[in-house]
Amino acid sequence: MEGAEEEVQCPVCLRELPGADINSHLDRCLQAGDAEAEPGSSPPSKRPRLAAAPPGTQAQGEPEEARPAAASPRVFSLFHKGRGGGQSPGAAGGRSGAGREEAAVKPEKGGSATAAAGGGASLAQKLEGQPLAERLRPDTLGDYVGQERVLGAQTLLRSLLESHEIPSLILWGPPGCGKTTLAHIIANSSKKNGTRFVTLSATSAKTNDVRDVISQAQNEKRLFKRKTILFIDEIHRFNKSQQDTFLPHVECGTVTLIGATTENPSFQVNAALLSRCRVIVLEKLSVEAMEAILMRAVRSLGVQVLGQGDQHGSSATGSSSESSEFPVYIEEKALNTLAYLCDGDARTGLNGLQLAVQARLAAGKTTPLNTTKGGSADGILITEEHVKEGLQRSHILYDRAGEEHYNCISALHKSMRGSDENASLYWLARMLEGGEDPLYVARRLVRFASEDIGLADPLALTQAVAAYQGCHFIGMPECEVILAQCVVYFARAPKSIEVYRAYSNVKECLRMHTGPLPPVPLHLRNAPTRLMKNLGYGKGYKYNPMYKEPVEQDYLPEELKGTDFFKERKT
Ligand SMILES: Nc1ncnc2c1ncn2[C@@H]1O[C@H](COP(=O)(O)OP(=O)(O)OP(=O)(O)O)[C@@H](O)[C@H]1O
Ligand SMILES: [Zn+2]
Repeated sequence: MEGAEEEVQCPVCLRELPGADINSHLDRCLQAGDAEAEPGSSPPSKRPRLAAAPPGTQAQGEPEEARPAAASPRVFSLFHKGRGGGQSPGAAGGRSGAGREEAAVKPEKGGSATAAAGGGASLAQKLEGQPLAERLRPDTLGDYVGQERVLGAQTLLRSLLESHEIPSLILWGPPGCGKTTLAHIIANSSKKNGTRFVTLSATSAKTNDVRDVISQAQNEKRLFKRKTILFIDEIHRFNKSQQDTFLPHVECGTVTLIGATTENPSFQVNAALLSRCRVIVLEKLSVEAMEAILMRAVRSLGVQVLGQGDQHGSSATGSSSESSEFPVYIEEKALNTLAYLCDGDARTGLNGLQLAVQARLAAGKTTPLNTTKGGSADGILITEEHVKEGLQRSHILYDRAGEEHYNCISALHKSMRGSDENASLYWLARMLEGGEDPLYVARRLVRFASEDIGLADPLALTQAVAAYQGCHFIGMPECEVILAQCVVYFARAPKSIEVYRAYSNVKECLRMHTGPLPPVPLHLRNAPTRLMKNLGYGKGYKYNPMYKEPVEQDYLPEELKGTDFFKERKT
């Protein structure tokens, strides 16, 4: 027997406790829960608060050994939990790891970006700790840039948000377009009526974690009539059976689900689940939207923007970088370039900005700058080049729309053609690591299969199409190995341009033809009507299967008789 003291389960955090302790525990437990609903009023704590912690995790002030696996608190977190900083800016771009779902409301934040940057801190200090992108994550729809199509004035989502009626949602959009941010905003707006907000990352959470969240939500609903919103990042990573775990609970309203995915949900998300959620399609942020986000960041850092062409400060906020030794300037052009290069991914853009500024501060080189009054002053200047360097250093720079994109795909094509499997893999990785769309590469492989391998290995085309579909099904990063396999297959395959060249010859022949094109020989024409027959259509045609011997018959127009497109042309 376990002894006289019976264990009971706390209805809030689901921990098993001795019956005698339950009342005092419950007081603490509820307090922690309330505190979490009102982040400003609670003392800052690095520890996950009770409601944020997985069942079985200790409450504050309880014995250390009550805490199970150290890893589990990373799986769960509430949005209003301090991140605790410490993430290096270099890691900021990473989309893996349990840290990212622990997105937090900035503790020091007073609502606006400028306040978030912290008044007196030096620029270098402002850039330490939490990545800029995280720190500038908007809390309100007012600061949320772009996405007017789904969030504009007359939209359904907007009115639902304003009436605090949050339906289950799937937010679908490319990386860094604001899916997580939108979930934060929803969380903030529904905090007022006591709704709990729990977040899980599909990359690290297990089915059991999901069950725990659900049973806790059931308790909260039953005992305290509190609603729970469950945010699941990268929901496409959950397998179908994990997705099924939610289904009845989304349906009966125990939890409101907000899922985020970069993959087309109609392929990746369980159809039954999908039918219970509204799918919100977020778009890649436009260059203009990116510029607005970057401008806000620059302002919050107290960096001044130098207008195009002229070399003077465009804003009068000369004191904003008071704590740095020298004022920091950024060329307007550098901002434009950054907005363009980050390809609608705000995280990439903000990281790039952060790295560029940090690198310039570290270098400490000043440039004499002309000020508005014609005088000159020393300042640290960030140019377009610095921004590009910043992106490159973090391996982000890969100009998906520009030259790099074409250079790399061309290098890949030529390496495969040259049967250099090493180089082929290198160029593939350059593109994928740079964020290239895997389907773009896959499409090129399909072309290569026919253009360069052709009938030397007709299976190559099958491989390429299969690779394309495989990539389509599973997306990055898992699909990278599919492409790698196909690329190496192609590098090693025998090559033949026979068909490709012959077809080019035919096209060339057509292009060079002057005058009307030769008619289709009568004997090759079909004669479905009597009139056509009378006109001589089909006359003299020899139906091959009727002949034992090879048939002598012309299939080319008279004037092309004897032309062999497969013979190499000298042009
Ligand atoms: N629409 C937006 N308005 C303002 N800032 C934005 C917007 N979208 C993204 N950001 C900024 O970019 C950062 C990253 O965005 P967020 O985490 O919302 O992207 P995501 O779409 O969830 O990307 P991922 O698919 O990579 O998780 C945010 O912290 C925020 O600073
Ligand atoms: Zn409890």
